[in-house]
Amino acid sequence: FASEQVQIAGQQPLFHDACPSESIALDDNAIISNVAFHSNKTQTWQSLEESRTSASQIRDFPWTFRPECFSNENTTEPFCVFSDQTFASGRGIFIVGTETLAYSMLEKDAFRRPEVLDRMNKYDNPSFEQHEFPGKGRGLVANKTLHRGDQIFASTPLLITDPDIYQLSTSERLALLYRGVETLPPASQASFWELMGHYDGDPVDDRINTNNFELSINGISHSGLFPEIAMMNHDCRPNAAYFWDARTMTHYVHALRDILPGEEITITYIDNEQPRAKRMKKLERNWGFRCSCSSCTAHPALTAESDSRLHQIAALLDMLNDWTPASSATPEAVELLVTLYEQERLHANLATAYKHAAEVYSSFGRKFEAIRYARLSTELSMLDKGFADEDVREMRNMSKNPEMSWSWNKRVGLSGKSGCGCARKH
Ligand SMILES: C[S@@+](CC[C@H](N)C(=O)[O-])C[C@H]1O[C@@H](n2cnc3c(N)ncnc32)[C@H](O)[C@@H]1O
Repeated sequence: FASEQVQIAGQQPLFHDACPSESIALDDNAIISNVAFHSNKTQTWQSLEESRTSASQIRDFPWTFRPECFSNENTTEPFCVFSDQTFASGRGIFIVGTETLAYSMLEKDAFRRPEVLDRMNKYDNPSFEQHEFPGKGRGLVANKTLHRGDQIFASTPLLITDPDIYQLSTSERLALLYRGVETLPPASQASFWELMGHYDGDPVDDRINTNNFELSINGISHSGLFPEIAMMNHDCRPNAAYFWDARTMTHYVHALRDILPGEEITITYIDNEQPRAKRMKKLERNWGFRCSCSSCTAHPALTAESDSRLHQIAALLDMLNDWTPASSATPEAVELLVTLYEQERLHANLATAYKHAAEVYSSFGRKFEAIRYARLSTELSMLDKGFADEDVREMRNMSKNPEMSWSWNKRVGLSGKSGCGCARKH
């Protein structure tokens, strides 16, 4: 599910500390011969000013500081901190990861064509205000009516980390993260330290683990921090959705439905199609709070009804994902799926229900219903999965020409299918 693909990352799993690092010899021909490899002794690192000076003396060097690195027998490549203070018009960014990751980021439009970021990180006239909620800390409240599709955020990350940095020992990993924070421009450093933590761990770790989002970069999951977006609290039935656009290195947040002034703007941190008990457990474990959203705190009779609907949604999805001749998928089944998602107020997930509906109608050769649902799916998928997502492309094509889609007429003539007497081959 989309919410699972790009969910807020929460506390990272705890990895065993890697073996202590050893310093490794620099290869004269290494691509980055301008990084510094260390054993576990940060006192050998250059001061920031020395590091800035040495980076500026290297021709065409893309980083503001000379990267510091650790490597040990568990790592295939050293892990380093790469920092660019000029990124996104001076907002800055640092990457803790391998050289391969950092240099692949330089290939993105966000670095190569900085003008793509002209519309990002604009916080002068926000559509929300920060508010203190008892038991939740800060949150964002709409200060005007927002309509479905209205943009709330388009933000670049202050930091990106490779999940494999847990191959380093805790002290090495933290040394790289602290160094990274120090390399940010002062305003960005301040935003980082204003973030909240939720457990008594290391202050940098706690802030990252409480506020980071999972981002897919080159098909691999990383984590990124967007301090403004991190002010949004969780709701199991959120009114806003987010997605990561790797090309522009931008995290977008949009309204999923109309939001009235005074309403809290919320996102989900988890997969909301899980039953209430599982949702609450995960939120408590990863973010340290007992969920008090309306869906979790309703009368037990109502939460049981909600869980039952979620259970039926799962069964219907299994049925609709069956494309064998034995499948009992029908238009009536997919209409029920759509209604159940609506009843559950799972607005983002409706994008998937609409996609199923478009495909089911297409599979029975019902062109105009297929187009209707493909249009609905495209609109919502763009807000939850991203403008360039494969589902968006597929639904956009279906909305223009269902007869050309892979599902067209696929179920016409299958025995036992009701509701489709009108199916015709075109
Ligand atoms: C990403 S931060 C959200 C912003 C945070 N409220 C703040 O003041 O900075 C996540 C933390 O906010 C709190 N939080 C988020 N959603 C919540 C909710 N629905 N109920 C209670 N606490 C919540 C939890 O402490 C969680 O660890």
